[in-house]
Amino acid sequence: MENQDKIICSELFQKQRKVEVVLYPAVLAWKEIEKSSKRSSGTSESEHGQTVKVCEIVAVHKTEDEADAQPRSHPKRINQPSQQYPHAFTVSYVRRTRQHLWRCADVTFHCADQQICEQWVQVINEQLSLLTNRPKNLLVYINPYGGKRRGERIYEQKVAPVFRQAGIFTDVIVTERANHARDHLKMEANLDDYDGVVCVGGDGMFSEILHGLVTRIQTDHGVDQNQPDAELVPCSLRIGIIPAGSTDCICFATQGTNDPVTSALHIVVGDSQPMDVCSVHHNGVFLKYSVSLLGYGFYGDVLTDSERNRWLGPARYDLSGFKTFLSHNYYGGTVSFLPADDNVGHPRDKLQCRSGCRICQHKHSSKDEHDEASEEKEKPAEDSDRGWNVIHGKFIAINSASMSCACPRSPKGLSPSAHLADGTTDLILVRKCSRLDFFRHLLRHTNNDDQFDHWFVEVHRVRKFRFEPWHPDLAPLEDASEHPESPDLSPISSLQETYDDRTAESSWNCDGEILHHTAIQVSVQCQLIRLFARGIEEQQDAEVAV
Ligand SMILES: Nc1ncnc2c1ncn2[C@@H]1O[C@H](COP(=O)(O)OP(=O)(O)OP(=O)(O)O)[C@@H](O)[C@H]1O
Ligand SMILES: CCCCCCCCCCCCC/C=C/[C@@H](O)[C@H](CO)NC(=O)CCCCC
Ligand SMILES: [Ca+2]
Repeated sequence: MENQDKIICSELFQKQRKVEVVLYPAVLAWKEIEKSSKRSSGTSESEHGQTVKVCEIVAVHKTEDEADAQPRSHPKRINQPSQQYPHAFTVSYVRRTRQHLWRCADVTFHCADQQICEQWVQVINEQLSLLTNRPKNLLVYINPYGGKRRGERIYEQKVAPVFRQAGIFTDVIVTERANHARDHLKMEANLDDYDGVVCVGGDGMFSEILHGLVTRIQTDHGVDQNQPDAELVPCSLRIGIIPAGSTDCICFATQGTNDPVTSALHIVVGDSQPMDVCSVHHNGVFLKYSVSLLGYGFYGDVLTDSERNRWLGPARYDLSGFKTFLSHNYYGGTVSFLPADDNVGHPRDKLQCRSGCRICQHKHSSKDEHDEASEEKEKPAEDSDRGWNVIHGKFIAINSASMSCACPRSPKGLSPSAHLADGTTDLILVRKCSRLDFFRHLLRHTNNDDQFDHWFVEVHRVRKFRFEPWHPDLAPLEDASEHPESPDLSPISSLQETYDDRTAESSWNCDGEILHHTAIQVSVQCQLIRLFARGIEEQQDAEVAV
């Protein structure tokens, strides 16, 4: 960096070492300039300095406390140069540790002159105030009953201190009932007062915030959500997720971890990650929005069963997952879908969505043009089925993953190459197969093998899809698509005795909530919302340059 780029440069003292500290417009850098005579290692002067991006500085403050201001020195070293530096300031910044975890680290610089110390604090604060994407006022909703019921404690102990340090003002609402947050956002909250909404809870709580916010914005703009083809108005407020739920899939899939402090820091630095939202309708009536999983069959049944065991907390999904696996139900139905354009890749192309994803960015820049073109294509009534594919069959699971759905149970997720903001969802059809085959498929969600590489699994990247369960009277006696060489070798046949695949219906799991209709129409709304996140960082990007 050239000399003229320097905003301020001083010789200061850090941990008994003399350092040259320089603030550039985007970077704070410091480097040792004099070997400390008392350093036991006796190593030569450090060639490399340290740098912190200004956009990743959380706060700077004058170090008032005497104990902090005086560099900790051994009593024998009382007359060291450190004594000449009684003033100090501390810079708190984002430090990346393992596995996408962020922590707040401090570095304290000491100086002889009070004015220089104050000037540094002022100049860094001026640079921080230029970062206009940082939130100043947040509306926080805490679900005290999500996950292991630790929402309030997590917020008070781990998140509020970070917000305070960054000078963020908050209005906090601890919810008193289900849908409290949704209704407050829909009807009461004065959204103009805030730069964002923070959700402390799990995927279900996030769903409340999503519905409250999206519905409010549509109402304010006179958009009718019941029209499946209505052009929805994107939300200007970003949503932050402090994970305190059972699956925390949305947090995990957008940050690479479900850690409250990491989430708080992504909010403080003002990250922005656009995200697709699926709208779900039944016969032209709006039902729900979904951002992660829409699952019929296996995941619908897991959820239905798990709701009876809510008291078990996160373990309810393991128990219900096991029971549902044993019951090995399958369901007849017709799936129709409108495939996505080729330029958004394919669910099996192994191009994972990462921070700054090119596919999502390309989609954003071509969004308007694309939407106009596709509407043209869909307008004529007689052509409304043009481009649609139709599949009839018996399915163990029908899953639509608008994002990878990575979570601690399955770190690569249901569809590892799904994109957060490409305007598509990955439609995964798992046909009737043996229990052993289905087990192999499930197991592949937890290792590196390709879960789509089975004869009974197919996956399509789509913009819209519909599902119709088979009407009992119309259901074909045999499904021609079944694999002839794969008999169910299961010993657990007694569980099937009362099961009639001609009448059986499952339910849809919509981001962890049961839908009350089985015949649905789903349409992906490209980048309808934004989160305080940046997508999962590539590992090499994750290290601070030193
Ligand atoms: N005060 C409250 N009392 C009861 N239920 C609430 C309250 N506040 C929110 N809820 C509801 O609790 C449900 C579950 O919450 P949440 O998503 O936070 O946790 P979870 O179900 O354990 O996690 P996950 O959704 O990740 O599986 C949500 O559907 C939400 O509507
Ligand atoms: C032999 C071992 C096999 C293990 C297989 C594990 C496969 C796990 C895939 C997990 C996919 C989670 C998708 C996320 C869905 C969330 O919107 C929803 C709400 O939180 N969670 C569930 O429905 C909870 C779903 C829980 C499923 C178990
Ligand atoms: Ca998507």
